[in-house]
Amino acid sequence: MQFVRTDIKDIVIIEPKVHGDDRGYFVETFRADKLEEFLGYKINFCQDNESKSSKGVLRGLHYQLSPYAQTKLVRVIQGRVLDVAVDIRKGSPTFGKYVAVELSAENKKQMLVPRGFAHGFVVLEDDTIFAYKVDNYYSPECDRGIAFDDRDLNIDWILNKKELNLSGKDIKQPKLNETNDLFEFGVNYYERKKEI
Ligand SMILES: Cc1cn([C@H]2C[C@H](O)[C@@H](COP(=O)(O)OP(=O)(O)O[C@H]3O[C@H](C)C(=O)[C@H](O)[C@H]3O)O2)c(=O)[nH]c1=O
Repeated sequence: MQFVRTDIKDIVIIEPKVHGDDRGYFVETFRADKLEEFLGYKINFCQDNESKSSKGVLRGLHYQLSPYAQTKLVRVIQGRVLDVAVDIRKGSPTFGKYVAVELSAENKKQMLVPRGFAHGFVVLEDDTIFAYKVDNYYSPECDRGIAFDDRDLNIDWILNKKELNLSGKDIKQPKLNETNDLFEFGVNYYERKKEI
């Protein structure tokens, strides 16, 4: 299992080892010990999610506010996506910057998206199944979003706007400079106790 830093050092690409043989393949898709050894801290994932989408679907850019901010460990079981994580930590040297990586059933790459980032993906093949771990439970009250087409972010989603299929909520999201629902850089969101 390889861990690769990206241009935003807190966003990590994980490349599991594929053991192929004449039956097919075997992959360890998650190892808590190896992840903790690489990161230097433990992430207590508590919920697994899965979504299926057709080509052109764009989910995101979403995040949850503290005390329900989520780390996400995302991968594609079937199909292909362009996965995007945006730094929304005020004061961060990479504030408003993003990392975009193609994740697919074929390349088996995963992306670790820490708390403090907005996350989204555009689906590049029909019947794509997206699966991910989160380290905080779903909280509709803390659910927030950023406009996928925010010109300041200038994300290249590969597909053109006419090919995109958005949910209603993703059409109405604020631009990064229109929302106060952001994170502070330098705060350790992994040690904060749950607020009442
Ligand atoms: C996220 C979530 C949703 N739901 C319910 C709420 C809705 O009835 C339905 C669809 O939810 P939503 O439209 O928010 O699903 P996505 O657009 O895939 O949202 C996700 O997409 C982007 C890419 C993310 O990074 C987040 O994990 C998440 O926001 O599932 C749950 O019951 N539990 C959950 O954890």
